[in-house]
Amino acid sequence: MKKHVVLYKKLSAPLMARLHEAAQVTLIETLDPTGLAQLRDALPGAHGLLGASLRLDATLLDMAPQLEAVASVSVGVDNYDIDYLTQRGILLSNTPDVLTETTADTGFALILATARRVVELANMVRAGNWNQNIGPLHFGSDVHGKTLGIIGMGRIGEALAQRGHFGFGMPVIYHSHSPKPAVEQRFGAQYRSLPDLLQQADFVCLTLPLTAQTQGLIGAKEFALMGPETIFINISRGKVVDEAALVEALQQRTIRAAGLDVFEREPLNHDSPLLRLNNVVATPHIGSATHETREAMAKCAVDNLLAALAGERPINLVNTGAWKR
Ligand SMILES: NC(=O)C1=CN([C@@H]2O[C@H](COP(=O)(O)OP(=O)(O)OC[C@H]3O[C@@H](n4cnc5c(N)ncnc54)[C@H](O)[C@@H]3O)[C@@H](O)[C@H]2O)C=CC1
Ligand SMILES: O=C(O)C(=O)CO
Repeated sequence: MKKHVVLYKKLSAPLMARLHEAAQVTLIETLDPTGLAQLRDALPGAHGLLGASLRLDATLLDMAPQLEAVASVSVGVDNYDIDYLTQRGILLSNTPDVLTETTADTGFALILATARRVVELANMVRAGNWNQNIGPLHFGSDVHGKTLGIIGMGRIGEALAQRGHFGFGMPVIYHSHSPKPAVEQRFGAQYRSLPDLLQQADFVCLTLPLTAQTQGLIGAKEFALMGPETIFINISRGKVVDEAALVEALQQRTIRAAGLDVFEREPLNHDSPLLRLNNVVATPHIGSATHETREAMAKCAVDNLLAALAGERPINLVNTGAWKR
């Protein structure tokens, strides 16, 4: 008998066809209240789950006693109770690598947009307020040659370093769990303690995962170490930052600007003070959001899920402790 897979993300026709061939499929189209009720109804019979952007905690997982595998369509796995999944022997997989370059492109888009004030000034033109040649009031700051600071030198951090070093001639400094000699050799990057990086970087970029150790890593104390010309970029997770402290630093202009793809709460509240600051460029969590990359992520997740349900070890197994065969 075919295993039962519950999708809470719609996939392309070829991927849906692959899943239908291998499994009995229930598709939850959107995670609105109706969709969530459908999900709860489907969980008791589910052997596999595939989706993203849903907090899968013990309460939901307890509704799925037959569950064998969860395939996340994301590299970040902060939405999952990994210890509980492992305890239950449920295999969790993610989609690293295929989104690395695209997410680094997003990071660089935010670097350029904040430094050159692209959104603010484009809005000025659109509003019909470009009435004379611009002067210093509208100038931005250079990106090339400035110091790029990367916190979390993993896959995406390295792809950002590559762009900064080769594309923009930027000296790269980084903070991570430990120094990475290969990265230092390739990009001339230099390791720094977190306080040193915050003091020395012109662009402070977050590319680390949200974990118990990184939650609230950047708060008032850390913003105080940055200078008035520092530009802060977050393409990791909103909860790594104390958002109230960020707002304060931006309002008081103790830092210059922020480029933010992720927020403490998503979607961002329409009345967030961040949206009233013209030194903020806010994007709706678009790090990996291109047609090509989202399809590659979905394929990767389907590969992982079908392997797990066939009794094979998924390539991108996250909780290796759950693999008992
Ligand atoms: N904005 C978006 O749409 C996207 C956001 N992301 C986020 O980016 C994160 C990173 O992705 P990858 O580069 O693929 O992961 P990765 O695992 O390759 O890199 C993360 C790096 O952070 C370092 N790190 C972790 N905890 C640390 C700590 N406490 N102190 C210092 N360094 C620490 C690790 O050593 C590693 O080098 C994901 O977990 C996800 O949250 C990923 C893709 C898209
Ligand atoms: O993959 C992730 O972790 C994302 O945030 C979206 O691509």
